[in-house]
Amino acid sequence: MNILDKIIFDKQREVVLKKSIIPISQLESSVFFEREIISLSQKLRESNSGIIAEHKRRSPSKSIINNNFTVEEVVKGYEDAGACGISVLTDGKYFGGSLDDLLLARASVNIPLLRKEFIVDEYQILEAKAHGADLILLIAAVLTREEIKSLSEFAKKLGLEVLLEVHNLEELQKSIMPSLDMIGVNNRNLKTFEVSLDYSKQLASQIPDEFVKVSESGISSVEAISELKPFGYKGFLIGENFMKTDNAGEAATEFIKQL
Ligand SMILES: O=P(O)(O)OC[C@@H](O)[C@@H](O)c1c[nH]c2ccccc12
Repeated sequence: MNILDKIIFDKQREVVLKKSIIPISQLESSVFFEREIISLSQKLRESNSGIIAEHKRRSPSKSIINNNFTVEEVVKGYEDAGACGISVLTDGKYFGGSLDDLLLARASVNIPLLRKEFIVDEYQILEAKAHGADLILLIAAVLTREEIKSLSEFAKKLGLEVLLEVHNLEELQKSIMPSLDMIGVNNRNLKTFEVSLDYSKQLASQIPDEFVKVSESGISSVEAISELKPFGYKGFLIGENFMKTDNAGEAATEFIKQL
């Protein structure tokens, strides 16, 4: 079993357990069901920098990135730096995140928040909404076209935006549908952890213009962004490069200043 299969296997069991503890009606009673979302796709279209900064303590490929910050410090720092949006990892077992992180982030900033999660069930989309997210991630590598369709349509019904993540042409071709807002190319192969910006470059021309193009992972320099912009990318998802420093917000500020 590769790591991605393991994560999904665990996630499916986690969702079954959580459903048995917290009923949907409880999620739906969250104040955030009344809240209107802030559109990340619109912010990215209008922005010159396009940075989506990520809160990430650790990952399967890096056992410790940073554990010394509070969520508030990091996300406030990102917002002050001028990030267009923030991605908050909520997976506990592999990334050390939680839905509480998302809630704390929501209480701290007024820019779009992405629930960064391995979504396999509508229940997790309700959780995202209930904890203040503006958009969700769907990963084409672990979902069928039918699943992408039903999950993305469910998210849209709740008023959330959808970022669909692909890593190759096959995943992209099976996924294109009107219920998506943004398409992200992950430069990291989630099965092998190999990273190359060439994935973004190669797939760019195949992404229809109506979707905002986002390049994800392994971005560690402003040069990388200047290389990707001519391919039509408007969004750049950066985690480790900021989180590995001793002041993520300051690192983001310095980075965005140079763009
Ligand atoms: O830390 P990086 O290399 O800047 O990458 C951020 C983000 O793209 C990465 O965390 C990510 C992209 N797709 C994912 C799916 C699940 C978990 C994590 C991810």
